Amino acid sequence: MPSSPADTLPVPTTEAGRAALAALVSDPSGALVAFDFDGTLAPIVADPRDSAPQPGIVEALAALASRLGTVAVITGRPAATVVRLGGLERVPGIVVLGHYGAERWTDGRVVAADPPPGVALVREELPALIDASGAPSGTWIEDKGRSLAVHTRRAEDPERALELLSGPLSALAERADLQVEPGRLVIELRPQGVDKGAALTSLVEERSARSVLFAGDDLGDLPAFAAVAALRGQGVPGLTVCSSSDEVTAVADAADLVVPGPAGLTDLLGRLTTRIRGLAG
Ligand SMILES: O=P(O)(O)OC[C@H]1O[C@H](O[C@H]2O[C@H](CO)[C@@H](O)[C@H](O)[C@H]2O)[C@H](O)[C@@H](O)[C@@H]1O
Repeated sequence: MPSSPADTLPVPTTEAGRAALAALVSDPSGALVAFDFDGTLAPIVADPRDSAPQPGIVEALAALASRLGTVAVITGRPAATVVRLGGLERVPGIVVLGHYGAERWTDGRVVAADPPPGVALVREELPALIDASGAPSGTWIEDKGRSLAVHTRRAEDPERALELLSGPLSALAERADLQVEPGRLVIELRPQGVDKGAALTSLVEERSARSVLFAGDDLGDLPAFAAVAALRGQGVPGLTVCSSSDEVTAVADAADLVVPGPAGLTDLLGRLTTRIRGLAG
């Protein structure tokens, strides 16, 4: 089957999404594009320490960065971790917001508030809680410094492990005054008061962006989708893109445009660059 010309863009399923894509292409210097990391820029792997960007996607981000107003990553991971795993320092001017917006990395420097005391309490109690829950072996703790995530992807029955852990983790989060953040075969306990939606909105306002695109794959990305909808209400055209998977369907349901995982997103970014470059002459 012949492939479509390199500057052919996919068509969002919503009118608002189509308008936002048109705005982004016609006024690239006013656009802010932001991406989740795991499952969006990087394929999902069994061990988060092995995450690597989709081949070609960092180069695509770098090409866009020279044409768009702002390129950002908004992740649940520590910002510096994602910069290192992704090699994101290769993207000129990129802003990386870590821990759902609690941290900000720019030009090699991280700015962040201190974590609340509940994080230390969770760190102390989590190993015994996992043992007592009966969650199968392979369940493990990712200590991210400002939050802790319990992963079940490597457990014998990952879904069953999540079921066993859900109640005890919620109770611990309540005692620690932390928030439960469910994700792809992971439950995270993290500080309250931040989310990807607030992080995205702040960045759009700070940069006076005239259009916005956000791409994500997981439940923690839905607040950013809601922020895009709210920004539209304030006159900022916005496009939500789902990097699809079989594991989470709610994100595709909420998106203006669905692409097949990080590979599909790489293709979309390449097409955007080609189109913008073509229009610039
Ligand atoms: O906001 P994100 O950048 O998407 O981070 C969300 C979580 O991503 C990581 O976990 C997920 O990716 C892992 C590596 O592919 C995978 O093994 C795991 O099952 C996924 O849930 C990360 O480890 C978490 O800390 C992030 O919160």
